[in-house]
Amino acid sequence: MTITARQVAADVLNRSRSRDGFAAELIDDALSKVSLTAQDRRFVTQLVFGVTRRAGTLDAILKPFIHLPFHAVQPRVWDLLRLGAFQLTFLTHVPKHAAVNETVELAPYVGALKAKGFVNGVLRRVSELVTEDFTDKPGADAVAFAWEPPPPSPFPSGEGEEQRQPTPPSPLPEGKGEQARATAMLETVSDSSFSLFPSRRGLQGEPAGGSPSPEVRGDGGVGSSSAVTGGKGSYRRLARPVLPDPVADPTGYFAAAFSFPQWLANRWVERYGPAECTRLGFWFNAPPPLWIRVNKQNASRESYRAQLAGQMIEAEPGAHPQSLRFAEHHSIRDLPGYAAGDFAVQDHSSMLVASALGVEPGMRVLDACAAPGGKTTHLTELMDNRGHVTACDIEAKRLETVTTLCQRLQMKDVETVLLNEDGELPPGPFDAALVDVPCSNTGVLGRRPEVRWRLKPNEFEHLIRLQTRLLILAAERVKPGGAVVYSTCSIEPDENEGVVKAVCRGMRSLSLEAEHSSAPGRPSDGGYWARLRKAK
Ligand SMILES: C[S@@+](CC[C@H](N)C(=O)[O-])C[C@H]1O[C@@H](n2cnc3c(N)ncnc32)[C@H](O)[C@@H]1O
Repeated sequence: MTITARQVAADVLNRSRSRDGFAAELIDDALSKVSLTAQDRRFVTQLVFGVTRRAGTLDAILKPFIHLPFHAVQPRVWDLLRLGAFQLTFLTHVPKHAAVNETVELAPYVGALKAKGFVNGVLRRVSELVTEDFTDKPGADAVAFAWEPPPPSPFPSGEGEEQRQPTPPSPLPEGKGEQARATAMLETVSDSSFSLFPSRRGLQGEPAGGSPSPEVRGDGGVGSSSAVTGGKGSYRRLARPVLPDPVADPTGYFAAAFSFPQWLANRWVERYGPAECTRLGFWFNAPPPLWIRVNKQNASRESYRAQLAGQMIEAEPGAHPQSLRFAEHHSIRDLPGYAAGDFAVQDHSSMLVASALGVEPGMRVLDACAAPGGKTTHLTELMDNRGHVTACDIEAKRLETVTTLCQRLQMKDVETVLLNEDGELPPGPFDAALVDVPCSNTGVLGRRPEVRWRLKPNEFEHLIRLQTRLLILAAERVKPGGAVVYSTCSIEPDENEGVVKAVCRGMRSLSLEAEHSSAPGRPSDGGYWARLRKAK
């Protein structure tokens, strides 16, 4: 029996809801077992990522038409309602009748034949609610749709305002060996990707099916993934107000229209204000761009960029001297020089971290939380492949990817150390240490659509205790005069400056030398690093 993209998406949403792994790895797993066209594979990814990201908004749109308590609707039926509402609200390339009918037809597939009429009734009401009007103004009758990039500059390149091109995520290779697929998947993730919810298989990744087709407007569409710096947000009008009023209740509106849990909306609106939250909301609801770090042992950024240009592949240099950002999605393994190790996939903000440590050839460096190895390999590159890195982690499977990545990038002198449960680090002493701690991931919510729903406010206390402990343990192993870089992919000050200040207060031999916060979307992932110096 042939299976459809919507059926695969419904199955993945079901597994994801039961926390059976991350959406990206579940998609990859599901797609490896079915035969779908490339376009359908992309559609699966778009549906799963979109429904997961936008679940809060979809529920706000659906609830006025459901006169039953939440728990009276079977979870798989709720998934279908979200799937249908997502297509109706955020996918302009899916005709409304197809969004309703095809979704209703999924009811027997998910074992809910009797719910067909219910799903049909609710989705028809949603289809009447969602209008064809778009506005640049938020309102109780307007859901956050997509960020519209600024119009093309009238100036030739280099003379006018910087033009930002949208960059959907890269698809994974298809039909390759499992290890290769796993490695490529891990490599497509921001290196600071460990979250509160590690998979038992240790794999977390980017969308497996790649980005949606370019004509798609809206969630996951090309127009929505441009860096949210120029341009303006567009909102899709509803036939009547069903969301909180943005003026009277800015946090309620942000939570519902941009799809964030209320506790996070409260935190962010209080910290950043509604305008910055709007920017963050659009950024985190769009597919993140693909960045690579050119391996400076193999090629200069310009020579690699010229190689890309020779294959008609467009990539812009970023502020980090090794960084390139792609204008379109690409299969990573099909980019020139993949097997030869000419580049590593790494987000721009992650590249800043290893560079902040100021390593030199010949140094012995501790990488306390190393897997999957994005920063380990950067450290060895920065030491011209003439240093020694002790790369530690508590996850065996993830640690294997450090070795695989070192092999592909031809990085020498990296020793991996699997830490036991208590996480005791090797004694050292080391010339320098990097502590890229597990964190809440609030700087990378666009890459990890489920994290905003799985993260709970009471988890910060545990995380901060772990982060503090790891920083102290690493700092103790650094020689007098040596540097320690502490980093996260969080934008929460208590995981960033808060930890650093507390450790500096407790360890008098440490002083803060420099720190940097990357704001999400400027130009890419959110995150933080601080360099501490040990007294001589
Ligand atoms: C943010 S990720 C590191 C990313 C990595 N530095 C890179 O750039 O590819 C955090 C890592 O910390 C590891 N970890 C969690 N608890 C740890 C502990 N107690 N000691 C060492 N590593 C730990 C996780 O397994 C995860 O791989």
